[in-house]
Amino acid sequence: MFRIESLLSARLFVSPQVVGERLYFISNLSGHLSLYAMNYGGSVPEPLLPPNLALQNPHLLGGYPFYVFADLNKILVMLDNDGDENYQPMVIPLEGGYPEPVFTEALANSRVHLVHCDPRTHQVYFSAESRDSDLQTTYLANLATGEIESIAASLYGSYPLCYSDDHRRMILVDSYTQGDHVLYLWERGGNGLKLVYGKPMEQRQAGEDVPLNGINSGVFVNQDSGLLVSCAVFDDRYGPAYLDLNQPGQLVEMKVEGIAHSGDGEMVGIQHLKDDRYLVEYNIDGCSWLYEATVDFSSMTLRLQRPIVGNHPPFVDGMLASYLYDEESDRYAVSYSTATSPTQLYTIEGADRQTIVQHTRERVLGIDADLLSPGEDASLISFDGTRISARLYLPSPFLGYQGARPLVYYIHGGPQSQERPDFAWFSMPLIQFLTLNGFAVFVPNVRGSTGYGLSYTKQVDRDWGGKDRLDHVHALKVLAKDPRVDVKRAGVVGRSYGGYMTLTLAARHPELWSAAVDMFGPFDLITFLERIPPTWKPYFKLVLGDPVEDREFLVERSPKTYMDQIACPLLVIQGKNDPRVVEQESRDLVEYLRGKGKSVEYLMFENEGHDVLKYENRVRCYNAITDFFKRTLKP
Ligand SMILES: CSCC[C@H](NC=O)C(=O)N[C@@H](CC(C)C)C(=O)N[C@@H](Cc1ccccc1)C(=O)O
Repeated sequence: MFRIESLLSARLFVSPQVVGERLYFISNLSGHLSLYAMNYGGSVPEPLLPPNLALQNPHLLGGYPFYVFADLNKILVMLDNDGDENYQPMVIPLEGGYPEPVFTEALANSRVHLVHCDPRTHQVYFSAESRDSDLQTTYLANLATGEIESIAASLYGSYPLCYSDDHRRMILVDSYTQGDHVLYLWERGGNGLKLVYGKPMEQRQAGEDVPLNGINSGVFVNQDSGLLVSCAVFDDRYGPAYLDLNQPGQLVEMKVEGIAHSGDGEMVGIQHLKDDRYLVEYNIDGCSWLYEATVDFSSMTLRLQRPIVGNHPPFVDGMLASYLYDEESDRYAVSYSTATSPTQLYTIEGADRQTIVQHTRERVLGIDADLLSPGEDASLISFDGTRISARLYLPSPFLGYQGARPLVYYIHGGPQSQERPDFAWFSMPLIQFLTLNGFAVFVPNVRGSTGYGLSYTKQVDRDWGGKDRLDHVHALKVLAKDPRVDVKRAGVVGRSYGGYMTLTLAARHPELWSAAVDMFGPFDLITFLERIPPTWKPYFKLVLGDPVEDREFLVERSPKTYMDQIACPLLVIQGKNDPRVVEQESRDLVEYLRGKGKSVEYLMFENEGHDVLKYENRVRCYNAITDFFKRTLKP
């Protein structure tokens, strides 16, 4: 018998920052996420925060979870309360201590994200979501002096994309929906914001089709007179382009030389390293590739050098959970995992980047690596000819299971997100535990997912539960032809949007499922939209609909409308402090089903938010899901 404790013995090591001879990182060594430091080269990790405080999962955070300012003897750390996502900036001494709030006068009533940090000048950029209005504000603050300045506010982000080295210029982005962005230049002493790319909402006609740009990163170049961006204007899979700030609205395409990868994927972004060097990240078939690069503006060419992550061990077939370049020592600190190996901390260094130092030795306890499942490509052509990327995780042949395996169908959230070979995310230990217990686990990235170009991602806007639902239904038909899988014993599970889709599929296609597990998925799209934080409402109005104007559509797409038809047992999992899909949403579902005499179990965690992060809760949660599928699907 396998125990989930074996998989969870592999602790998380993420968000590393190397500073001098010290490595700072986030880990769940104590059972919940916290901040630690150890000596470069190895020492017992030292806790830097009191044991009662838990950090959020960096994947969910948006921005840095912490940043070390060694010369100030300070660490800035973003803290919430057990997953409520009301992040506040706090400061602790370099050696650790009890966190003291900073910049409270400006930020106390906001959910704050730490977007950029400049260790040289001690300047930091915050994006603050108001907790009682729909405005998001960018602040520029100085950690040495305690000064903080409000730069700009908007309904759509006013998000600080990048800043000039002297901090006298920054680019602010309003993001209406995925890929539909408007860029403004802010200048110290200037006269307000200057529009440099895109068409602002207030200039659009009702129903006007505005071309998408997909600008997802930017760097000031050429003495701050231009911007090097990655965008989807010239290539749907994103690529580099140049914007002369004196010629607003005119992006110039750039060539890319030196690509070493093949496969389907996207350019994730470009950042400046030092002098004339840049760092370019790609996501290819879900796996991370990192290249150092130079730029030739005379020929408009981005020249990639040999990959530093992507094609050589240990950085193959996996994903970077996080990475940070340290300019002073010219080193990278990275956290990397694969589908079968947990997150490890590494540094990448040396002039040719050939020196890779592994700082952790995490492993799954007592389970041989060949008993885990690496998964196989299971991409398919959907009902309308669209290619859907997917992976199928089958039990290792060494486990000795015989016959067709019952199916667990796992649906990721977002919906504009992607299931990747990421051991740091909730799903991967679950997938492995399920295969160890004899299940086949199918993991699709249906239309609407990121990672396959902007137009693929856009297909779910204003169509929640539409064509993406039909992709899932079609995938079941394709799986039915695989003799290794028994689709007559199929269960579905998903978190958040994946939970919404789980409820939708279980209620609208009851003939397909023998069991369903909903993790904090919206049940009624109208109450869901009424309950989200106010700063999310402008975005959700565009991407999903308005609770008043689009009522009919939202009712048609709500799982609630079809819930009477559900024919399989349901397990509902929820965190009490979740601000995205609030606990009442899941309670409404459970009470509705109990009122109808349907079979429903409810697992609610008092000290979790939009995730399940604490050790005891994770043990309970993974066991509850797996036991539920064992009872209902009988592997
Ligand atoms: C400003 S709105 C952003 C919505 C956000 N989308 C990011 O992917 C989100 O939280 N989506 C939820 C669903 C929604 C509340 C109905 C969601 O599905 N979350 C997923 C995906 C996710 C993955 C990583 C980081 C954030 C979200 C989940 O938590 O599994």
